[in-house]
Amino acid sequence: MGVAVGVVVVAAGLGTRLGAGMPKALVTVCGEPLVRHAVRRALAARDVADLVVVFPPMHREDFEAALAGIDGVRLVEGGAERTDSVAAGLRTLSPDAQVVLVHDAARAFAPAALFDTVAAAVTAGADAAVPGIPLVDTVKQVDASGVVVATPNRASLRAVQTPQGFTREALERAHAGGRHATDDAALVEADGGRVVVVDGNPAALKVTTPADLDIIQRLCSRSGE
Ligand SMILES: Nc1ccn([C@@H]2O[C@H](COP(=O)(O)OP(=O)(O)OP(=O)(O)O)[C@@H](O)[C@H]2O)c(=O)n1
Ligand SMILES: C[C@](O)(CO)[C@H](O)COP(=O)(O)O
Repeated sequence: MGVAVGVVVVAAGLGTRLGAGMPKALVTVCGEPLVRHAVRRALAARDVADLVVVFPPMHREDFEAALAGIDGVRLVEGGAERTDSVAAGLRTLSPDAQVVLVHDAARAFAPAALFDTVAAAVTAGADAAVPGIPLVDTVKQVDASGVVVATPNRASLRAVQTPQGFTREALERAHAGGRHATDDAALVEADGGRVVVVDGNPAALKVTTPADLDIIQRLCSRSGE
């Protein structure tokens, strides 16, 4: 057994952009809710000592049903923003977990090997590690009126995914200030922490819109699950 890993799967969003009429994590793909796919893959990763799923208040029973029969998963109520949900899960993680992986249930098909790669980068000495994919589009920075102010060099940019990994100390410090960001690594960066990027995986695509759901459905059917 290596360093004990704790996993926080955030699933407390409402899925407004998907518009499925239910929290996104409960949407079924290949016969299972997204959150169940995400949890199964996370539990297949190495050295996982504790795993918590953060769910939207009012949906406890739905999430209990979605995760029925999977041992060792705890449920915690989420907050108004993703950052609040991560903080809620982190507060309940076993003190044994010295590396923490934060994962979006919406990236339900991220393979167990990606969790292992991210955790390994943290145990190798980084404060945080994130999976990243080179961009295929040119990116423009715009001002409030939509006028382009810069074209950053694409070669230096990465689109980052989850699971994102942290030393427990770095993640707790990052959340202690009550700041919010679109990902947890940004909070660690703001603290001056060293965040490294490892190779991302196309299967860790985030289901955000109906078009993403179509892609994930196809990917899942092709893999024979
Ligand atoms: N208050 C929130 C908001 C988001 N999330 C989780 O964070 C991940 C990424 O968020 P996003 O894709 O934005 O999900 P939703 O908030 O559900 O989507 P939308 O913004 O379209 O409502 C998802 O697994 C989502 O469940 C969460 O746990 N708590
Ligand atoms: C954490 C994340 O998935 C990294 O790309 C992303 O920032 C979540 O953004 P969302 O708007 O909450 O889906």
